[in-house]
Amino acid sequence: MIEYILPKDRPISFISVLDKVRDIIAKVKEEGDKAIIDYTAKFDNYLLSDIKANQDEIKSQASLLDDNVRNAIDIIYDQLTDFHKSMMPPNSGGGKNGIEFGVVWKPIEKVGIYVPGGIKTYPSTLLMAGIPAKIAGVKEIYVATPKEKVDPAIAYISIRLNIRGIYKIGGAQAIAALAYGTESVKKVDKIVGPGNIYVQAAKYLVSENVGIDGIEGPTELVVIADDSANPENVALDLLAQGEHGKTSFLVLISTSEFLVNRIKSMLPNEGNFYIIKVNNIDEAIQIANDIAPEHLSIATSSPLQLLSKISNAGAITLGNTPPALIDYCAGPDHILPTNGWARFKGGITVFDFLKPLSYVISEKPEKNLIKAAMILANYEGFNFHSKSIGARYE
Ligand SMILES: NC(=O)c1ccc[n+]([C@@H]2O[C@H](COP(=O)([O-])OP(=O)(O)OC[C@H]3O[C@@H](n4cnc5c(N)ncnc54)[C@H](O)[C@@H]3O)[C@@H](O)[C@H]2O)c1
Ligand SMILES: N[C@H](CO)Cc1c[nH]c[nH+]1
Ligand SMILES: [Zn+2]
Repeated sequence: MIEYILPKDRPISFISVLDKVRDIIAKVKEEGDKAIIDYTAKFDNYLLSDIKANQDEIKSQASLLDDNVRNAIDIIYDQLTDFHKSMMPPNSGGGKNGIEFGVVWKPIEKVGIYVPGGIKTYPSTLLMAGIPAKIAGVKEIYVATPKEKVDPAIAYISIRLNIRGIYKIGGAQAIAALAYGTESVKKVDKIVGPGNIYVQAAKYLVSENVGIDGIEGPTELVVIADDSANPENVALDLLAQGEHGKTSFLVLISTSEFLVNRIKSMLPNEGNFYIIKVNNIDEAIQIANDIAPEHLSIATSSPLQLLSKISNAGAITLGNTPPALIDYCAGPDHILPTNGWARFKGGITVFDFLKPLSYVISEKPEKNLIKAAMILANYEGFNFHSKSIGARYE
């Protein structure tokens, strides 16, 4: 359905299923593999004999991959690798007042990647999470994806990424298994990846005990368009992000009456489409910043001039560039924050897989600095803190 007034919150949110998902997590914690097998039968309609795919299955599934698709994956693999390598931070350091300080970046040891698989199959998502994880140096990467047989493209990418295990499970039960471990599933240090509201609710709940990359739920696209935009292309972009399911949140904000009417006639009756007619581009930008969408497309005559005015968006495509280019091959990640989380975070990068370990060493720090530390420690009532510093340097 097309609406003309924006809702206060996202029309579909993981918050609505927290109670149900809490129960699923508790059962997986209690019953391990048995619970996963039961939930997979209930929600995914297949009976698991082995939760973890064995090497023979992975190899034989990968060998089924069409050459064309394998070549496409290889091309995209290189493109994403360049982008993510360019983000790798160097170890850094310096010194002041007789103190030497620095940061050593260390990879997270064990990471679980959730690859969605309910409505569609998402090998592209495995590239988007696995490549930055590998570049960051993560040694043990595990994948969970709800398919009875491993998808050939996922099998091929897993071999390239040296994935340690593919678990043929999905939903909240897969997230619980990765967070707490079961007989068959390895407990990881951090879980990353997009998915529906059940998956994101589970990530949110297990974040009490395990790292998560954020909330990357049902797809969102906001398009800001003026009368220079091509209505057919804008409609295609909205329809494209609608392919992720009925839960996608799709918004057109436009200054052009003509564009609004043209695009309206090209949208289906099903789905969460919103069309907002505004008087000027500044109004459009204000609305987009308030929404803080996952994908933002600026289809206007001078899009680069507007870039500095955008404060909240997961990823931005400018001018005639389709958001689907980010979904597949541009370089920046398609695992992007939803539910307004773009107000405080961006898409996945190597930083999601790295920890800054900071260090200091000092034989002869400046007296003034030492005195300042002791005064502040005493002010806070931490007398032994003060003494432990004074004992060395006073
Ligand atoms: N934000 C991003 O970065 C991003 C990227 C890619 C995809 N996505 C989103 O990921 C989502 C993928 O969703 P999907 O459903 O196709 O696959 P999915 O793998 O996320 O979810 C499928 C799982 O949901 C569970 N499930 C389904 N119905 C349930 C119910 N009634 N109760 C409990 N569990 C249930 C099942 O266990 C199933 O395995 C889409 O919404 C898409 O827009 C987001
Ligand atoms: N648009 C999705 C992010 O919301 C990413 C994706 C994967 N495949 C196709 N699209
Ligand atoms: Zn997409």
